[in-house]
Amino acid sequence: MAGDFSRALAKGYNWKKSTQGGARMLTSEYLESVVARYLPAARAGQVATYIPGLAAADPEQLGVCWMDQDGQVVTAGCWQEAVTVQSIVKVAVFLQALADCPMERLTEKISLNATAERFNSIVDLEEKNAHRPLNPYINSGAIAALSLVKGEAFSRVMDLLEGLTGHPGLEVDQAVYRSERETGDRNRAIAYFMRSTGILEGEVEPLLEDYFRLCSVRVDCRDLAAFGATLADGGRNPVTGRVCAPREHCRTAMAVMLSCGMYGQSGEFLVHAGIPAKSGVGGGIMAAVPGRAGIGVIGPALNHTGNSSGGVELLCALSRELDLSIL
Ligand SMILES: NC(=O)CC[C@H](N)C(=O)O
Repeated sequence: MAGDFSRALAKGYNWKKSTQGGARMLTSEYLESVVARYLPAARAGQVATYIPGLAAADPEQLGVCWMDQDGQVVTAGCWQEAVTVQSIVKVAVFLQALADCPMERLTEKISLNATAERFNSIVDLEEKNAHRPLNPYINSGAIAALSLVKGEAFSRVMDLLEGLTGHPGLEVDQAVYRSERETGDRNRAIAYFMRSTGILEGEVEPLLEDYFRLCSVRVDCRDLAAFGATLADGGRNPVTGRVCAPREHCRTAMAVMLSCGMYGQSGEFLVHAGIPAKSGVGGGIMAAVPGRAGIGVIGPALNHTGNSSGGVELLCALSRELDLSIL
C-alpha cells in the first residue's frame, strides 16, 4: 500500500492545479480514497458513553476537510455531519485567556506540560505541580483558563470560536449540554478542588455552565479545518481574512497542541503525524499544518485514549503521504 502511494505521489496523482492560481490543491478522489482506507479503523472504535448525549453518535462516520491558506477546501466522506466540539474548544478558551491575562499570571495557575493521566484526572491535581493543572487542554486546565477570561466568558469565547471557524451563528447542542451538566460531577469535583486550593477564584457553578455549554457547540469538518488553517496562518482566517488572534498566541496554542493535544497519544501522534492537533470526545480532530493548511476530521468512534480512532489513522496517513510533518 505504501509503495502504491509513493508511486501515486510521484505522479502527482493526489494534487491538482488550483483554480485560483495559488497553491496546488489535493484532489477529492485522493481524499475520498484515504477516508475509504480508514473506515475499518473507525469501525473498530467505540463512541463515548460517559456523557450519555454522545452515545447516540454513528460510529461508522468518517469525514475530512482540508483547507489551504487561500481558503480553498477539499472534502471527503461525511464531512458535513456535525459533532459537538468538546475538548477542541479548549484551544479557543486558551487563546482567549492568553489575550485577557498576562502569561506570568496565567502560568501561576496553569502550566504547559504534558500529563500521563486522563483528561479528567483528579489525582494529578492533588499530587503534582503544586495543585496547578498540568496544561490548558485537560479539563482542569481548561476550566482554570476559562476563569481567566474577562467579562462574559461564554459569549467572548463563542465570538472567538466563530472568528476562528469563520462560522457565525454556531449552535449549542442543547441535549448534549443538558447531558454534560447532569453527569458532570467529575468536572464539578475538579473545579471545587481547584477553588479549595486557590487556583479558581469566584463562583464555580456559572463557570462550569459556561464550560459545559462551550463543549457542546456543534461543528463540522469545515469548521475545524478553518480553525486549524487560522492557527496555521498565525491567526488570520483564510476565508474571511479576519485576524482573530496574535501570531505569538497561535504559536503558543499550537506548541501545547503538539505536546498535549492528543491526550495519552500525543507523543505517538507527534512521531507519526508531526503536526499540532487537538481532539475531542465528540470524535472531532482539528489539525494545523503551519504555513500550509488546516485539517478537520470527524469520526465519533474513539480509540482507547479517547481520540477518534479512524481520525488518528487518517491524519497519520495524510501526513506520511503528503509530507506534512513539521519535524
Ligand atoms: N476530552 C474531552 O473532549 C472532554 C470534554 C468533555 N466535555 C468533558 O468535560 O469531559
